[in-house]
Amino acid sequence: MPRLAIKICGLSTLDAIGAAVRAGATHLGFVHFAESPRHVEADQLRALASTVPTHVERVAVLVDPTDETLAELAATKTLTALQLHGKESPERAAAIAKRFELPVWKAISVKTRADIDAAKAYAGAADFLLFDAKTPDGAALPGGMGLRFDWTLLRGVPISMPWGLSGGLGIDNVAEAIRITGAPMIDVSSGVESAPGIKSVDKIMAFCKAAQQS
Ligand SMILES: O=C(O)c1ccccc1N[C@@H]1O[C@H](COP(=O)(O)O)[C@@H](O)[C@H]1O
Repeated sequence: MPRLAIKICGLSTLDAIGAAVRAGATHLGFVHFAESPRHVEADQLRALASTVPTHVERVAVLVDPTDETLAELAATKTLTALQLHGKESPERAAAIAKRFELPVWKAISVKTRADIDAAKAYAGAADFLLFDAKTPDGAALPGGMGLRFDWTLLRGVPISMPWGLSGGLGIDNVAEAIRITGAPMIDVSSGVESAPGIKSVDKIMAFCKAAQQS
């Protein structure tokens, strides 16, 4: 595993997948949430994820998924992790990990230091924490909106499990985000797009370069 793990999220084309892999992304994300402009159906996810080299992780991004949805995605046999980006409780996260036998990432919506502290409840229930910006009440999506939180909130916070940073990252701020938070893993979606849901090969390359040079 490289010093810094990089996840490019919301992929829906082979071009963008190829660019992310060539640029050194360690994780690729596929959003399965109908309200998202990045939504891919299970069949499309299978077709896309099956082209990804096995050394690159394939993460499905879900929002309060039902067991039926999870079973459909798990049946693609292409995933290496499930990212839960809704209001899943620690108990629900643990039950999903147990039933579907895949590592579970829990997205933690952050606005205040209390949100970060509350993530401790997922110790032993999830395998990985992803700190993302809290989207406003009534927002169309719980993530993927290019919003960032105050990164200094993570300074000096002991986090006892693997974790990463997302929310509003882009080519121009990723180095600063890594410097402030010390994040071992970073995750980007809208920051490498030319329009919502449209990934830019040039931006993916530039983002990975900026992160790797930080
Ligand atoms: O990208 C989406 O459309 C999405 C939909 C529902 C839940 C999460 C989603 N994306 C995740 O949001 C973060 C941050 O995205 P951004 O870089 O601020 O645009 C990222 O982890 C995506 O996985």
